[in-house]
Amino acid sequence: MENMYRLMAGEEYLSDRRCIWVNGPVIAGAGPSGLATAACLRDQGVPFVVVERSDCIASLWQKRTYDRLKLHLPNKFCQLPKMPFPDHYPEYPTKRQFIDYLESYANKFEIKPEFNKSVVSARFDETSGLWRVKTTTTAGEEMEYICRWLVVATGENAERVVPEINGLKEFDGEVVHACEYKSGEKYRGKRVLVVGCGNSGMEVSLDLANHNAIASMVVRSSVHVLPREIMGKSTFGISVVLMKWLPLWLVDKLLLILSWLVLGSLSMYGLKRPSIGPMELKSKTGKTPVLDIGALEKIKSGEVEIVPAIKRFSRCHVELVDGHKLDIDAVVLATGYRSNVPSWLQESEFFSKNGFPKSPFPNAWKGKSGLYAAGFTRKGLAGASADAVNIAQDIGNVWREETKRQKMRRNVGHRRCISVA
Ligand SMILES: Cc1cc2nc3c(=O)[nH]c(=O)nc-3n(C[C@H](O)[C@H](O)[C@H](O)COP(=O)(O)OP(=O)(O)OC[C@H]3O[C@@H](n4cnc5c(N)ncnc54)[C@H](O)[C@@H]3O)c2cc1C
Ligand SMILES: NC(=O)C1=CN([C@@H]2O[C@H](COP(=O)(O)OP(=O)(O)OC[C@H]3O[C@@H](n4cnc5c(N)ncnc54)[C@H](OP(=O)(O)O)[C@@H]3O)[C@@H](O)[C@H]2O)C=CC1
Ligand SMILES: O=C(O)C(=O)Cc1c[nH]c2ccccc12
Repeated sequence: MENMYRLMAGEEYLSDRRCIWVNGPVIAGAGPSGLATAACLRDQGVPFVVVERSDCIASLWQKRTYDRLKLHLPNKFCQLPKMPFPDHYPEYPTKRQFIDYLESYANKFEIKPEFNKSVVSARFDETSGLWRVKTTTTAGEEMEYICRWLVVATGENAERVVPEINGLKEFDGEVVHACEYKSGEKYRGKRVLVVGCGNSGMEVSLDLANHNAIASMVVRSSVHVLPREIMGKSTFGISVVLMKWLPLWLVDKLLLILSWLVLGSLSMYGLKRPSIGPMELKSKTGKTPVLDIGALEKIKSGEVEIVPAIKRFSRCHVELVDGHKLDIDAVVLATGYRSNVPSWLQESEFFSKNGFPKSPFPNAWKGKSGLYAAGFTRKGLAGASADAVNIAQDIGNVWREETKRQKMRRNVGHRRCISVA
């Protein structure tokens, strides 16, 4: 059914190839959230079109992550609906294994996204009650999709955040964002400043240390570091179980006690904890706690040095707020990501200015007038899967009703259906 757009003769949306009527939802983004939504729709027989700005599925995973990346939540929290990971997959699949899984997922559910098409605007046309979704290719070729439903699946991490830091433009060495960092191999023997101490900053620092680079990591405020496992059990899994029974603040207290038993106090290494607990902070602000997979050992041994906030850069060194100056050869900005929804979605009721739905989980997946959001609940892949199931169910119900009605009308009246491959 994919690539099959029914152009209903007699309706005003019949147009040339640049303007396409989609008899089902348009899904913006072919990452895990878009794929999961498409698979659940396929399962219900609802046709859809997926538009993706990149030339492959899961571009975050394929193009914007480093080599050593593994899922850091156990696999049961990361598999998408209707297709488990293969039995032989480890508890924490590698990036390659996760991408292979997503490729077979897309194949199984016959999801063939329209690649190299960036959504540049989407607005709901009140008069017709339809969404108008405009895309463009890098060559400037424009297309407009017209549909009843729009599923936003462009991700919480669509664009890199590059902060303005004094003097950074004057710095002579290489500056990359974590999304461009692949491996520490080329930094061997070099002095590298890693800016940011989230999961990216920690893992890049660890990778640099493993490649005998001299890494310093900027911690400008505070950070929660938790062990990935406590007594052989996943910390995330433990917190999911605890959250079923206990209030969030108590779960956090227990997590912090357990973490202290496993990791000890971290303040002597320059790692101060936020005043809000890790899970409460994640659900309120989206800031993910670091799940340690070895960086802490490197920090404790001094192979990764923790430094305070940056005052300014100059040609070959960086000055810190405590007055220290470090000679450095390169900078990795592990300064995070943001949603790009405000740059293209002309809507302000459901989505807020920061590109996330205004209402928190569990109401973050459905807006008005056929607008949906998949993967914006700050709950990782498990959140994306839950959204996909809800969205497909919701659209499926209406689609089946409408299709039934249309069929009845067609039997009575006179309509022609043209399929475009
Ligand atoms: C390094 C890293 C590791 C992570 N590890 C885990 C983990 O182990 N477990 C976990 O649960 N979560 C993890 N996450 C969270 C992460 O958000 C999810 O893994 C997942 O990729 C989210 O899927 P998504 O489809 O919502 O977004 P994405 O994977 O970002 O996919 C969105 C897609 O939309 C496309 N797109 C964006 N804008 C447009 C546009 N305007 N038009 C068309 N297409 C567009 C993008 O090219 C992309 O392909 C990790 C995140 C990062 C950054
Ligand atoms: N293995 C895995 O599964 C991995 C998962 N991820 C996930 O990807 C998402 C993004 O993570 P990540 O890329 O680490 O981004 P985060 O948003 O989690 O972290 C950004 C970091 O950059 C710091 N920062 C921002 N601006 C500045 C500045 N001007 N000066 C100094 N520090 C600054 C922040 O500090 P402050 O807090 O003070 O603002 C923070 O420490 C998260 O959800 C994470 O869990 C990432 C890597 C690996
Ligand atoms: O890795 C991420 O960014 C995720 O979003 C996964 C995730 C969701 N909730 C969490 C709580 C603690 C650690 C990771 C996650």
